[in-house]
Amino acid sequence: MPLKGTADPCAERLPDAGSKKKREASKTAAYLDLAKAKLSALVVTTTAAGFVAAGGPLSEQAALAGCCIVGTALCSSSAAAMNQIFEIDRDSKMKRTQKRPLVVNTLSVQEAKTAAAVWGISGTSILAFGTDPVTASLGLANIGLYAGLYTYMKPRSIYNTWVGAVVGAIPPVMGWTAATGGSLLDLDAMILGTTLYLWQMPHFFALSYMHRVDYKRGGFAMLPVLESDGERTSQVILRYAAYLSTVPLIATACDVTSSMFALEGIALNSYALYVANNFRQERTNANARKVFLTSLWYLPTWLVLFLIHSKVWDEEKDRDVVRDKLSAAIHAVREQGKQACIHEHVVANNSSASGEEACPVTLSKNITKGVIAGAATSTVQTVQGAGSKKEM
Ligand SMILES: CC(C)=CCC/C(C)=C/CC/C(C)=C/COP(=O)(O)OP(=O)(O)O
Repeated sequence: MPLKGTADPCAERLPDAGSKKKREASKTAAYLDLAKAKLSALVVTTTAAGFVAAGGPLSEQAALAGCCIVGTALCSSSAAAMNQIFEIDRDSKMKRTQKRPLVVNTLSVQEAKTAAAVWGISGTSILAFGTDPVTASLGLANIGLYAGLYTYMKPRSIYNTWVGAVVGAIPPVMGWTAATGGSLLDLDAMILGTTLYLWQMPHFFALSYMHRVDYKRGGFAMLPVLESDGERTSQVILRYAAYLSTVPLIATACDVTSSMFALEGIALNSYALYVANNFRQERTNANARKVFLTSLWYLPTWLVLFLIHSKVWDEEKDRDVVRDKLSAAIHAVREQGKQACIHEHVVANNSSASGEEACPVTLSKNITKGVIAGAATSTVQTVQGAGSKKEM
């Protein structure tokens, strides 16, 4: 034991628990940055929306939903890590990105490569074994599209944003395919994917306009960097906001959603068009910022409205009503059977005892068969009715 007032010679060599914790926390934060955690969270939200849109409440298909969400999150993280490995130099020149873990060395390139490989392999495996081959292939292809083609194009062609928009459009489709066992060419999935594709144009062009000086420093070929006055940027933003405004109308016309979605879509898109038009008239950072901020709440609002008014969900509601009626009917018949049994027991034994113990709640075989057959018929009729309503 060291004497009072003298320093412990071993103290310096012993790891200080506080600083060890801090190091671990900053390493965790570095891995989250490597995975572009906020972007990946947005990606996963759109995937979950695709899953729920297919009529699968997350809680009722927990294992499938879990595999879809975790698998997509890992694939997205892997793609983000690869993108940062390729862009260390450019990221170091931009204010927006100069604190990224590979720039400030909180992670080594080797650590980033290992994380990208582990996340990519585990993500695609979870999708392959936990969902279906279509969803897994989309996940794998999207890693290639983002880390490969999009990242390659960023410093070389303004069309990188159009390719990046495809990357962002795929995750909601993955949610849909996972929930439907790999059904890719459904109208609902196409509407979700198209919306995500179109939405990214005002979102990313407004962002790259606000950061155009930064993007120029990094050497990225973004449209606002290659023109001095934002003329084309504002045109593209307005054009895509206009395309986007047609989607709720198309969804309603195709009977994918109820007409309320068209009405609410008109209100939502009128505001989006208004801010896009303001930026078109007056190309200032403040107006670009309004377009960007609008895009941030536009997407979750759109997704919630789409889910609320989706016809798939109407069918689900129909099925829920049938299920509730069914259990009420079964309960009533059980009670009737039980009461009849008690009555017989009391009469047969000529007693005033309740007869409760002699009459379990189980039904006679014939009554049970009758109820189940009736229930099955009415469920089939309801489902068929919902199907033909959709085909109309
Ligand atoms: C399943 C799977 C693989 C999903 C991937 C989804 C994904 C990563 C979408 C991102 C879309 C996109 C173009 C973002 C901008 O990245 P950026 O590189 O321009 O951003 P930065 O400037 O911040 O680096």
